[in-house]
Amino acid sequence: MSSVPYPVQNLILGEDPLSLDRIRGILTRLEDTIIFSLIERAQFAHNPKAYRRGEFKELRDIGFNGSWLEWFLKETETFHAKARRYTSPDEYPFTDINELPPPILKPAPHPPILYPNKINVNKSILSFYVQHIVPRITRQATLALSALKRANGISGDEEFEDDGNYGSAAFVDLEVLQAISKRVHYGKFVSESKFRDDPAAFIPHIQSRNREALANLITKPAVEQKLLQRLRKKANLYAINFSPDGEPLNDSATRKIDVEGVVELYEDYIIPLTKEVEVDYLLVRLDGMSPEEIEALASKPKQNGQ
Ligand SMILES: O=C(O)C(=O)C[C@]1(C(=O)O)C=C[C@@H](O)C=C1
Repeated sequence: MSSVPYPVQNLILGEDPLSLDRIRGILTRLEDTIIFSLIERAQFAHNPKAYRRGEFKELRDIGFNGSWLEWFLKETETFHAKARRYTSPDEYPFTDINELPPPILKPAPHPPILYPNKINVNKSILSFYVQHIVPRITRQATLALSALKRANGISGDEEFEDDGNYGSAAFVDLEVLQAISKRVHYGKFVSESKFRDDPAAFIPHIQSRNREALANLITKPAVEQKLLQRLRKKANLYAINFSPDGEPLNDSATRKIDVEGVVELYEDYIIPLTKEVEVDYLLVRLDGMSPEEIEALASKPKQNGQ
């Protein structure tokens, strides 16, 4: 009998949700989502106005004092919260959960996979995205826009960075942010998997709050190196434009995105933040457990050693 395919991210139907191979498979798929959504965002100019708080009078008039993007996030996440998106252990809102409505459906029957925790690093993701990622990936679009505006006699620095596509750009911002957030918070699954594989190795460092030792235990340099190699190849490939008859235009001037920018984003931000989440998660992994329960865990033999 042939096996029935199912979505790899389906936490209800899937195989062992804590298999490290399966989790790494999900991280690999999320690379595609992140690269493609960055490519989508790169077609619009920077639009700095959309990221400044209180900039739009129309929003202030309806009592919202955040930025255009924060408003867009809140409105979208309000709807997604009703559809029980944030009851899933791999989905985290950017809006404060207390400002979102309860789900209309009962929570889906997710098996308890993660240890109870309140870790959510979306604030840091949003701030880094606005300050560093958007200006970098929109540089080409902003330059093209500036040239066009200059040719039409328009002047003024701010003008050159603004194409007025606030709604379209924010829609893609949301996609990039959600994909990065999901990727980074998957660090919790990675950590749970590594912890269960060898609890005795982690317990003393959790008890002594030794972040550095925990970071060393979860770091796998060979995995990171392979990831960055793969990412550069993927970004190079996905960045190619095609002529109308389907011939690849394989020169750097027509690239859809700054490939090195994508690699640096992973190397300097996404991987380090994923590791931070892994360590944060480990630090709460024994909370509320009795000394006997911890002792029983500590005496479990090491398993696969992935
Ligand atoms: O795959 C793992 O083991 C992870 O912990 C994930 C990850 C990553 O962010 O991609 C983070 C730390 C490791 O050094 C390798 C990779």
